[in-house]
Amino acid sequence: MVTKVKPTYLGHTCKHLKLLDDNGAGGLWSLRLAVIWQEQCKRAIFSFRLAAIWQEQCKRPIFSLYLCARNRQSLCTTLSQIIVRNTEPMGPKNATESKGLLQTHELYKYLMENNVYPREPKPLKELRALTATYKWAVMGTAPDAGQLIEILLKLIGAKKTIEIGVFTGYSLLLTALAIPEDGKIVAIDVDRESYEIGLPVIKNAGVEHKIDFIESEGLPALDKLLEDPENEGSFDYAFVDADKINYINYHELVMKLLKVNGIVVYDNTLWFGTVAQPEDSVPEDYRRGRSATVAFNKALAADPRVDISTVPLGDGLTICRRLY
Ligand SMILES: C[S@@+](CC[C@H](N)C(=O)[O-])C[C@H]1O[C@@H](n2cnc3c(N)ncnc32)[C@H](O)[C@@H]1O
Repeated sequence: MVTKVKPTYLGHTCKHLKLLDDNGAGGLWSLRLAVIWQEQCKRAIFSFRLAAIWQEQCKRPIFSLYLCARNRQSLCTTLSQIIVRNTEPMGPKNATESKGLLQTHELYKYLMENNVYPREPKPLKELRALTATYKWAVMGTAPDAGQLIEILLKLIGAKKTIEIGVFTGYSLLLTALAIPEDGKIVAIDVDRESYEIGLPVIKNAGVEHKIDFIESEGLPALDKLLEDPENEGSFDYAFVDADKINYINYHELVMKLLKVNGIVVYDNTLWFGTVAQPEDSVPEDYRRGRSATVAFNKALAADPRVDISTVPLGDGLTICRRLY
């Protein structure tokens, strides 16, 4: 069963929204929500993590809801009104169940305000603020994910790195700040214009010299890098955040470019939570990305060349270490 909440529900608080499953069980549930503002049609899609699946193991339903806001004003109103709490006792019921971290907007806000923003370097804050005024600002790498990436880069002492999918440069700048003075980033994106939005901040931060920006589609740019035998097995780190449909193809090329023990991080591997939702409950626009992501996650899990860990930060990050 998929429960769809029509726009007419806007303005109600979810405290009054009782969701019932086919088996008659009900209750209010913690929702993880991703809000995607659609500039073209001036509405937002709220993609909740809850899907309409009865979970036999833990005897509870997971629901999927979609809310549409007609404008930014009603989006903000709705966001401030949605306070849905899990009426179940806290904590997992068994060892296979999620510990339930970050299932509420409040907890996410707490994490950002207390752990992430206070430690976010000033240039990254500036770039985030600058990007927020642009269309598709939501594409920027999430700062909490960025914090983990920064630690990874420093732990492995990354010097030679690649990034596919630059946009205005949040992840690029955080990489440039984390690697040493003589470190390098080959940064690939089809869209130079977005890169140029963030470029003044990158220049001010004094790290532009580490960046070699290539305006190109990702796959041919990686093929070109591989034409030089010196590049094979030479990169310490790669970040893939573009062209989700081709992640599987990027992976094959990145495996050739990375050193043994090198790290590749793939962004958006939980695809707004839709990977766990039945396909027909996922908005049309997200279905292609969802099936590519589901297939990619499956392929990674079966790939003996890498250690993997998927971290539910941002939109999901999968970290892989090349083993051989
Ligand atoms: C999600 S954004 C990247 C966000 C970026 N990592 C950040 O932190 O702001 C995806 C970017 O990938 C680029 N892109 C999309 N398809 C691409 C492709 N086939 N090859 C290279 N870049 C592509 C887009 O132009 C966009 O800037």
